[in-house]
Order: sequence, then C-alpha cells, then structure tokens
Amino acid sequence: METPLESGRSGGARASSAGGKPSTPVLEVDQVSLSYPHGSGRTVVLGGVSLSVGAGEFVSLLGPSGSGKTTLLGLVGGLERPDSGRILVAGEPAGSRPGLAAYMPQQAALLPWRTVQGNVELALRIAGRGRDEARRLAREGLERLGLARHARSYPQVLSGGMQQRVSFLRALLSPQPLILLDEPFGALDALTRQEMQEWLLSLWEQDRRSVLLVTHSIEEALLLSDRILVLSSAPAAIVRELIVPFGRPRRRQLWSEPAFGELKEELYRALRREQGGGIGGDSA
Ligand SMILES: Nc1ncnc2c1ncn2[C@@H]1O[C@H](COP(=O)(O)OP(=O)(O)OP(=O)(O)O)[C@@H](O)[C@H]1O
Repeated sequence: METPLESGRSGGARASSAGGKPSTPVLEVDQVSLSYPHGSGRTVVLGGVSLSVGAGEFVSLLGPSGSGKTTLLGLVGGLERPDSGRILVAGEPAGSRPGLAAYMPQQAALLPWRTVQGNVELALRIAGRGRDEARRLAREGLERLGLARHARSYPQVLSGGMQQRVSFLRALLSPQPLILLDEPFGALDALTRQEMQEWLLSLWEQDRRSVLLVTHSIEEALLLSDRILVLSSAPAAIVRELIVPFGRPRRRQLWSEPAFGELKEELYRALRREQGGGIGGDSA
C-alpha cells in the first residue's frame, strides 16, 4: 500500500501520475459533451466529461454498458468532434492531425494478406519509419514478445490471444505518446484473458507508456491501472476516481489480498449504483 486511496466525485480535469504525483498530462479532456440525433431531438451521451492521463500513467475507464466509454475513446482518437469542450493529446487538439494516439480495438484488426511481421512493419512505415528500420524494429519487437516464430505466419492461423499480442505490439511500437485500449481482451476466453493481462502488465511495466483503457472488468482495472475512473450512466460524467494503491511491479497474486477484494467491492458498488442495480458479475 504505497499511496492513499482517493475516491469520490471528481469533476475537473486533473493531471496525476503513478502514485498521484503531478505530471504533464499527455491527455487532457476538459468538459467534453456529445449528443446524437434521436427522433426529433438529441440524446446527450457525454455530459461534460473531464479527465487527464499523465506521462507514463495507466488509467482505466469503467462504466455501465452504453455509458459512452467507446464514444469517448473515439473522440480522443479524433474520429469524432465533441459538441463542446476540449481534448488535447500531447498539447495538440484531438483530430487536428491523424495518428495523435495509437488505438487498439477489441478485435485485432490485422491485415489478413500480410504476415505477422508485415503487419507490424506496415504500422511502423505508416508512422514514418524507413523500410530497414521498420523491419528491424518489428523483428526485435516480435522477439521480445515471444512471437518471433510466428513472424512469417498469417494472422488467421494465430489464436485470438496471439493476434491481440501482435495488435498490442503495433500500438506499443508506434511513436504516439498515448495508447487507447478499447476492451482489448473482451473477446478472449477467461484463461487467455488472464494470461494477456499478466503479459500486458509485465510489458507495460518495462516500457511505461501513457494508456487509457476501457474495460468492463473491475479486476482487470485494479490489476493494471494507476488510476481508475468511473463513468456515470448517460449523460456520462466521471463520478468516481480511485488511485490504485498497489506498488509495482504487480503480480496476479494481488487478487487474493484483502485490500484488492475491498477495492473491488467498492468499485462494484459504484458501478451498480450507476447501472441502477442491474450490473452482472465481473468476468475476469
Ligand atoms: N453514431 C451514433 N449514433 C447514435 N448513437 C450512438 C452512436 N454511437 C454511439 N451511440 C450511442 O451512444 C451511447 C454510448 O455508446 P458507447 O458504445 O460509447 O457506450 P459504451 O459505454 O462503450 O458501451 P459498452 O460498454 O456496452 O461497450 C449508446 O447509447 C449508443 O447507442
């Protein structure tokens, strides 16, 4: 237990890093609102969301289904513009130029006609690396991730977990200061999901990047994050912030500690409140 637990309503944008120390935010979301046309009117999905992610900080977003988590990630990725408010990625407005943030979706979107190595290389080439450098970085990355023997395979012959590793490697090798992960393990079976969480944890702890993770799993958020933000049901706002008090490096054994169980219960209750009592159990 290295840092104090901080919880409660948190409205304004703030910058904090692992352990709660202030740092330059890599992501600043300030009072962002978004609505969609609905019938003759509009439905407000995001109702003034403010959050920040510091340099090298791992932040998770939990929220009821349909609360706008993916929508928020899309705004940060510049896929859409908010009705009002401001989003800055490394000081630049989101969407002002392509590729400000790296994005890893729930299903690995690998090109089926390129080998694993070719998929990673292409991402590096698009990010502006030269051919030889891209080849070298892809090869080194695949080796580091234990995927070297699959370098010449095509994605469709890999398991879902392997494909997600390649997808994450692409995000990790990209030069963007911020990585957006949208339920990256949501489609995997429980065991593979646990393996992937441990794998991501050890990799991220070696190579700390700023991450904003959307997940439905309270345990996943607690295991991986420096900070957890809970979104309310629509119109979404941040209703809870939890600074995760566990030191690093972390191991899965954390799950069996009483403090882990207590925080899990606390987050579960917060989510239930937002869900109106109807949320199911945690999946992994
Ligand atoms: N293009 C769109 N047009 C209209 N409504 C949309 C559009 N995109 C999202 N929505 C609505 O916005 C709300 C938030 O959707 P979003 O997918 O962001 O939620 P979420 O929190 O990621 O959900 P889940 O946890 O189930 O993945 C939903 O009610 C959805 O129907």
